[in-house]
Amino acid sequence: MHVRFWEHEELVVRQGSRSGIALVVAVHSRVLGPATGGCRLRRYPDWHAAADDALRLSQAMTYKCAAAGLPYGGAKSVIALPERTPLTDELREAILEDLGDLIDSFDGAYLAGPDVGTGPLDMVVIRRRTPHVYCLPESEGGTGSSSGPTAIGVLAALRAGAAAVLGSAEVAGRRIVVSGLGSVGGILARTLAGSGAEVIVSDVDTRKRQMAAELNLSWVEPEKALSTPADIVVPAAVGGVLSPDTVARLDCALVVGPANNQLTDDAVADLLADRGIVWLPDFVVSAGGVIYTLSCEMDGLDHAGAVTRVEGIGETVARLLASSHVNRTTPLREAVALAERRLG
Ligand SMILES: NC(=O)c1ccc[n+]([C@@H]2O[C@H](COP(=O)([O-])OP(=O)(O)OC[C@H]3O[C@@H](n4cnc5c(N)ncnc54)[C@H](O)[C@@H]3O)[C@@H](O)[C@H]2O)c1
Repeated sequence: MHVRFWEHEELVVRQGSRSGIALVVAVHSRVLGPATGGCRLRRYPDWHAAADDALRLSQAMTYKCAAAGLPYGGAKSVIALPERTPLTDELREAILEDLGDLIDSFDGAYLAGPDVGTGPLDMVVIRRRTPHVYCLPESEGGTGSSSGPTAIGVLAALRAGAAAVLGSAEVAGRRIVVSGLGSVGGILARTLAGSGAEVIVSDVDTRKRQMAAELNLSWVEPEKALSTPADIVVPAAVGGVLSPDTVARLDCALVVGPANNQLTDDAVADLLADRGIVWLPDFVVSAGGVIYTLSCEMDGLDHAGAVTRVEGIGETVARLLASSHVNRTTPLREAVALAERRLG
């Protein structure tokens, strides 16, 4: 008899032989194919906290891949940098080589890419120890930064959401708040403004104010961004921004953005629905980067083929909104149900 004691397939914690740093790989599911997921490098109070993060993030990757229709499962690497250890270039390199060995021990059943705290150049160091790594720089034959494809997916979701909620996929004339003018938010703000939307931007980094001025975009202070009256709000900064408190202050019809884990709790999706605000699940909306990178680097699609797959996020969103309307439920419940149907 197969008794499921826990939900994940594997959790490996290893002290790096070169760096002495605790490395965690959590594999949530390989039901749909090899597990994929980025390498997060962050400071943690201890390895238990890093393992908790890896377990949570690897599960989210399973749902992201399944909802996107990708033949991959979910995993995550977490590098548990102690709170007071200085991250020198030498230590970073030792950590990445240690992680490369750990990733290689999965023998291709886990494919790793960048995440918060790591980027395409770090993947080059990891590749010294294992071929099972993606999102290398273009100069190394990879697809480089995933911000552009992520933004393409968000725009496809936004247009599909606007069509269902506001009656037209057209963004010209819409008032749109973009919170977080980073690599994805910057592309979104520029593209939306270029398409004739009235774009209002916000960032905790005050240097971004200059960038907003140069792009001729209106500015709102970060604490007021979510409550600014608008047609659409785009969370493009950090997670946990939609709480019972912030949802009560929203003044928009549609919330759609790339930030991961936007809800403080799944029940917040019901609060949004109660207020008549449509929230598009982040794990569906933000999948463009991983869809593009895996399509090119693992499945051998060319740029055009991979972009077509990314733009499929729009069709997924349209289907989720139609079924949530019919079933009188939230897009979050529909998205989870879609992923779970594919996971079997
Ligand atoms: N880059 C990708 O391909 C990708 C893919 C999937 C999901 N995401 C998620 O999308 C979000 C944005 O990603 P990114 O790559 O643009 O990150 P980024 O670090 O380039 O940009 C984030 C921006 O948000 C700002 N910020 C931080 N806290 C803020 C706050 N409270 N209010 C307003 N601004 C704030 C930062 O100053 C920064 O300019 C993140 O949550 C990320 O995890 C990104």
